[in-house]
Amino acid sequence: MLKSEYLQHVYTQVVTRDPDQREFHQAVLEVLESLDLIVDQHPEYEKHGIIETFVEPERMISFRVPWVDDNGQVHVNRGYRIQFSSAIGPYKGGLRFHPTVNLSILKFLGFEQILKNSLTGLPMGGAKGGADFDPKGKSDAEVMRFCQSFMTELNRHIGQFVDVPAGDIGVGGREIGYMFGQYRRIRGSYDAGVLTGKGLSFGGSLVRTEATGYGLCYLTAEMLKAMKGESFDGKTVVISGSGNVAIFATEKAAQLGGKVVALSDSNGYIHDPNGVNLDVVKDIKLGRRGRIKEYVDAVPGSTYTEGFRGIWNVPCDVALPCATQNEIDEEIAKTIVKNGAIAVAEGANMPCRPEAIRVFQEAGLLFAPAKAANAGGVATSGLEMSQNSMRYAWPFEEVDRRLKDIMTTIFHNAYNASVECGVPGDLVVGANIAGFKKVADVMLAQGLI
Ligand SMILES: NC(=O)C1=CN([C@@H]2O[C@H](COP(=O)(O)OP(=O)(O)OC[C@H]3O[C@@H](n4cnc5c(N)ncnc54)[C@H](O)[C@@H]3O)[C@@H](O)[C@H]2O)C=CC1
Ligand SMILES: O=C(O)CCC(=O)C(=O)O
Repeated sequence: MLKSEYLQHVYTQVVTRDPDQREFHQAVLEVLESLDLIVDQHPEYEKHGIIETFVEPERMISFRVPWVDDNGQVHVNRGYRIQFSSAIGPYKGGLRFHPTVNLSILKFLGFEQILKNSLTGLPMGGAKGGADFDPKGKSDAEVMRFCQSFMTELNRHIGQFVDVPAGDIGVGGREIGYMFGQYRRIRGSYDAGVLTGKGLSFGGSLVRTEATGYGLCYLTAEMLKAMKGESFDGKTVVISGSGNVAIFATEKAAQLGGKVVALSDSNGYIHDPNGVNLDVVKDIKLGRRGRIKEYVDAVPGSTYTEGFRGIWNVPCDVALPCATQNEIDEEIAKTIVKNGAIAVAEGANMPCRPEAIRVFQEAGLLFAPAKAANAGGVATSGLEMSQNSMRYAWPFEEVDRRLKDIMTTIFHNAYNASVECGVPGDLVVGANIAGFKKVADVMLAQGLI
């Protein structure tokens, strides 16, 4: 129950309108609980209907995506783009191709994206999209035909000043390349800034591939230093997932002196007490698109266990969930605390359930929420857009330095906002308030609608 009647009314309306959208309710409630601490000092939010406007997407697009498999069989998937907010810039956010994709998941992701993008300090609104298509087990030609069909519809809704999609689960460099090619063919113009995460030879930015994982570690390192006088050096790290975010978080955590001992995929997890060999993981996941269990064939002394949640039984100092939403529940959180962790930072979007976050905070662990901790990906997408506008490409070190500065600033802005709200160190509240205030002020400045 929220203290503010106004916020409770907004939340009730959200639930009543779409009773089945549980992930969306969860994301909205977390933000409203933070706003509950400040809404009394801002009567203008209620007077101008800012919060009920903020929780309703500006536009939701849904379309069919027909495609033909290698045997000539026709399949029809459903595609979406949720254009949630364009208050501070063009809609911006990833595309997810996964069989679980539905409106609830995409609305929660699009909603979080507004606040995350605001935290980066760059002029980007919030969006998310995707399809209930499963790229797993499909040939390159099938993925290409799917991406072309998806873009045949999506192209009319996007553009460098309108909406700029990028990757997410199931959408990486290969898929962005196929979609960019189709956009260019249909539109007949080389609008490089229409997608981010592109190949380096057609407008992509150095560091975008690494950015979410690297940024997660930069923010975690700053949090460890500022709040505990600690660093990654000598720490044992467990990272769930083994996709884009997990792989490059592993790389950066190791560069900063940490030892990553476990990784997972949706089937199970590997444990390597000597520290995972990332070349082997990259070969399996990025080279062959294989399963994480293949790791044990290449690395003696490592083990594989079925069931992806079991990874959290492996003791660690720093936990970085980088797979998918709602992976860590209350019981798992208690195990992580019992095993002696000092910090948890979310690389995936909303990987921890609210009860789990409460367990971490009550036990005094440092906790960095996704909208701050994984903002490095979209921040670097913003830097890709800047380079596309300039028709220029910065060197790796330049983009990496800007990414590190952005992540450090996000940590301090969230921390300072938590202090101002009277809950010092609660980065959930800090990130929500710091992200929200900027968007709300712009909505007021630009007038309603
Ligand atoms: N790619 C990016 O730049 C960004 C991604 N994220 C988030 O990071 C998370 C991971 O995304 P990526 O690494 O890009 O995707 P990916 O497609 O490269 O990898 C996804 C990983 O999660 C695992 N996974 C998927 N569903 C799972 C399930 N139900 N149970 C256990 N594991 C599962 C997969 O096996 C794979 O290892 C997602 O929550 C995504 O929204 C957040 C910010 C930016
Ligand atoms: O780079 C982007 O635009 C999107 C990144 C993303 O999907 C996310 O931050 O969850």
